[in-house]
Order: sequence, then C-alpha cells, then structure tokens
Amino acid sequence: MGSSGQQVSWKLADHPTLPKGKTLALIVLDGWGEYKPDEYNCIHVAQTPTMDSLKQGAPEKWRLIRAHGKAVGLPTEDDMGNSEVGHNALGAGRIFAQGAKLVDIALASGKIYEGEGFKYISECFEKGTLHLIGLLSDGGVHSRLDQLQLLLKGASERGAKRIRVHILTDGRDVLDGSSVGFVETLESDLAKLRENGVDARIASGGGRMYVTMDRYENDWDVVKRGWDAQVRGEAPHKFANAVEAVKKLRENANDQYLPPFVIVDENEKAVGPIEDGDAVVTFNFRADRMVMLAKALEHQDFDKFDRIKVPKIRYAGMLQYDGELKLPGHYLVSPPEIDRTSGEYLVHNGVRTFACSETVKFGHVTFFWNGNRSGYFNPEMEEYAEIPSDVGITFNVQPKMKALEIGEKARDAILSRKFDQVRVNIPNGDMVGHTGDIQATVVACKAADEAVKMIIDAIEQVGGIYVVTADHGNAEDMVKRNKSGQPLYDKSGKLQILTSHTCQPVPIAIGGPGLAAGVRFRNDVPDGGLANVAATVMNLHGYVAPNDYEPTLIEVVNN
Ligand SMILES: O=C(O)[C@H](O)COP(=O)(O)O
Ligand SMILES: [Mn+2]
Ligand SMILES: [Mn+2]
Repeated sequence: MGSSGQQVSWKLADHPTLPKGKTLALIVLDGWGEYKPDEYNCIHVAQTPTMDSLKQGAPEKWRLIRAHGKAVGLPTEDDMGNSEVGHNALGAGRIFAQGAKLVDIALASGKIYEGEGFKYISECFEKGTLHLIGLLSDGGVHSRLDQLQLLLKGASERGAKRIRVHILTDGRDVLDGSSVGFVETLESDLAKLRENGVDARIASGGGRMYVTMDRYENDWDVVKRGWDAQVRGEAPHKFANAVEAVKKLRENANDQYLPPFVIVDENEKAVGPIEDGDAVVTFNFRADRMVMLAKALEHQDFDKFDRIKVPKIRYAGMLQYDGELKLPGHYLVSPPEIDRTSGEYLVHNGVRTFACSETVKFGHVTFFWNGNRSGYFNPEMEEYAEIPSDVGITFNVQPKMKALEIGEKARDAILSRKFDQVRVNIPNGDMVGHTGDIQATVVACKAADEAVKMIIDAIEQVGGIYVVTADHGNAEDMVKRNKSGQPLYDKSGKLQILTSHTCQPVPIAIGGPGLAAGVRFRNDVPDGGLANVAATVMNLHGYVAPNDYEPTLIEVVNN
C-alpha cells in the first residue's frame, strides 16, 4: 500500500534498450558543488584527479544539476540545499514540499494550532510550562527563527502563560558569531511577551555540535549534556541572562561548540528545568539531529544514558521525525509524505542493494534516501553498512575521515558481485567544510577524490556503471561574498569564513565499461536537479521510472 492507502504497482517497465544486471555504483559526495576556481574553492585547490577526469566527459557524461531552493522543495531560491532535502530528492525522484515550507504554510494559515499536536500540548498550558527546544538561527536547514517567533506568539495567544526556550547556537548553517544577534532578537521578543503578562524566558543553551544535536547515535554524551541543562537545570556554566552567556562562552569556543549553560535566578536556581505536567516542543523541522532527543523524551525504556530525572510531560515535535518508528508520536505539522522511493521500487524489482557511509552520514544514504524511513524495505535484498565515525573531534583534525574505509567497503561489495547497486555517501567535503578550516578542507577533498577512484576502479573490474554526484555545495566556496562574488571582510578586516552550505549546482557524472553505447545526458532538461537522478538510475538498472518521477537525465542515441 502507498501512504495514500492506494495499492501500489511496484513492477517497473523494462527499459526499451538498456540492459539489466550491471553493477551500479552510486556515489554521493556530500557538500561538493561547482564554483569558480579561486583560492577559497577547496575542491579546485585540492588535487582531485578523478573528479577532474570525469569533468572531461562534459557535456555527454558530465553535467551540473540543481541542488538548492525549489528544486529540492525548499521555500525560496535563496535557500541553500542540505543533506535531508538533497538525499530525499535523490532517493524519491520527485520534489516534495519540505519541512521548512510545510511549517511556513501551517503557521501562515494558523492550521498548526488546530492540529492534534498543538491540542495535545496545550492541555498543559493552564498549570504547566511550555518548553521550546531547538536551533536558534535563520539557517533554514533545521529550523528558522521566524518560525520560532510565530510559534511563541501563537502559543501565548492560545493560553501558554509560562514559556521557557532552550536554545542551541548555530554557526554551521549561518556565520560563526551570529549567535549573539539571534539571542538578542529572541530576548527582545520574550521581553515583549513579558510585557503582555507571559512569563517567558530563555532557560538554557549550548552549541549545537556539543549540546543536543548529535545524529545517528554517534555520541550520546552530546544529548546527555543537553538533557542535564534542559531537563535537570544542571550545567557547568550559570548565567543571569543568555546574551551574557553566549558572549562570555564565545571567548573560548565558537557558536557550534559552546558548552552547556543554564540561566539562573538571584538564588542561583535554574529558571526553567522541565517538570511534571510541562509541555515540550522540539521546534526543529529537520529530523536527523532531533531523533536522539526525541527518543530520550519519549521512550519509557530509554537506556542510552542515565536521565536521572524523567518528568511526566506532553511532548510534540515540530514534525514527526521518523515515519517508520512513528517518532515522536505527537507533532505540530505533518511531515512530507515521501512515498514510493526509488529504493523501494528497485528492491521490489530484484535490485540487490548495498548502502554505506560512516556514522555521521550513514542515515543520509539510508534514512533520508528512503524518505525519512528507518530500516530495510527487504533485508534479504539490502545490506546497510555503517563505519563508526570518530567521536569527540571536529573533523578538521581528521579531514580524511573514513573516506578510504568507505571506499574499501564499497569496493568489496562491488567485487563480491552480490549487489546490483552499491550506494555510498562520502562526507569529507561537507563535514570538514563546516569547520571553516580551509587547509583541512583541501585535504578532505583530496581524500574524497581518492575514495571515488577506489570505487570507480572496482566498477571497471566488474564491467559496471558508475554515477557520481553530490547533495549540495559546501567545500567549493569557503567565504562569504558580496553580490559580485568578492570575498567579504568583517569590521576588523578579517575574512568572513563560510561554514555553511551554498546555493551552487552540483556535478553528476556517468560512466564505466557497463554503460551502454550511445548513453549520454540529454540536453532538453537544462534545469534538471537532484530529483532527476532517481529516474536516471532506474534506467541504468534497465527500468523505466514511474510516470510521476522527474524525467531521466539520459538518452540513448544510435551511433
Ligand atoms: O546538520 C548539519 O551538519 C548541517 O546543519 C547541515 O549539513 P548536512 O545537511 O550536510 O547534514
Ligand atoms: Mn549533505
Ligand atoms: Mn552539511
């Protein structure tokens, strides 16, 4: 059954000319866009002979595709791409309005307040506190400040009398240092609520990469640090107000890594621990970095760390983060209904699939790829391999990450001939790009290129096909620029480093000895984007994509 309840016909039509049975490697370079070659383009600076040689195949075997804005279901063309929407589009072959947009619509129409989730939490407003936990920035990847502002206003107008906000500072989807301004804005909003008789305050905080927002269970200590501050009111740093906290803690850490802090009253008592009878909303719309906290808040038998205090609360996510686990059970906005993904079709059509990355990106090629669904479609047809990521370091310290291990795993999977599709995510350009360390990102890009070579070499050996692409830009541009592309400097003359993703297009390359003669990129889909890749891949497995998939990027011409 599809999510609409209709019977799905899983059988794909045979492609009129392309054969089945070729081993296909599907390589996603995370954070690898195309941009002008200058010293801040780490992909250009790095030695990337493999990716360079693929580019020689343009326009028939190499082209650019769109990976940001409306092409991936984001609200505007100013929205940079990200892994969730990128892998959703790659895997699902269609463009779905994504969380950011769905929340915008629900807030604008007021429907968010009529749904089951809001009703559920609002039962606590009379006697309890409403806690809002999430990423405080306008990055638009995991959350957006303007949505938090609307929610604060809407909840207080609908009876929330006591509100506590638990902030996570960003500096990863936005410039480092911007956290101070976001906290000031939030403080002035909360002051206005207080003028209107609502007891509204920031209660705790910390940097997103050190507090709460871990993903794929890489490091539970991150979530524990947040739990202690948010739920127990315990943290190594105590401040009277959050602006002061962030300014002070920034002396020794950047926005992404601020240590946890709690706001205390005159008696040094935390102003907003979570108590029995309270309501909690995690206001991030994006799933990956909220799932762990959602489990800690919702699972009775949770055993990943000692929660010490487990208050009886009503909890709702901004969205439901995992459709398969139904986590969390209550949510304010229904997530995009990403159904009938290419992975599910291919498994139904006998395509044996291997997917692999290291922990920090493992869910990207599995969970995001499969439409935010955890687990296998059919464990007899699929194998997902996770290589443990390094824990407790920033990846500029180990810029090679596990690229070669991923390459080796993929190579072995290809050479085993047990799989028809071997799919990987190579994280380096993105994870090291987010640190803002240009030299390390150059090393990262080289390592990613070497991993691609290992996989392509294995494909050569088995007579297979490769598709190499990326989910969005990052490493190709490491500085903030003005409209004409010149790097920007701050007031003190310091170059403004861009730790975030970009709006640049990404490459896609096809090749390998198994690629049938005459296959090339069409030139009549100039606006092609990530969502066009699924139909392309189905063709290369010998099938025609379902009618409602975005069109294939390839054609077969008679030589
Ligand atoms: O979560 C993150 O690390 C960043 O906000 C976005 O990066 P990703 O979309 O590449 O995961
Ligand atoms: Mn990504
Ligand atoms: Mn990223």
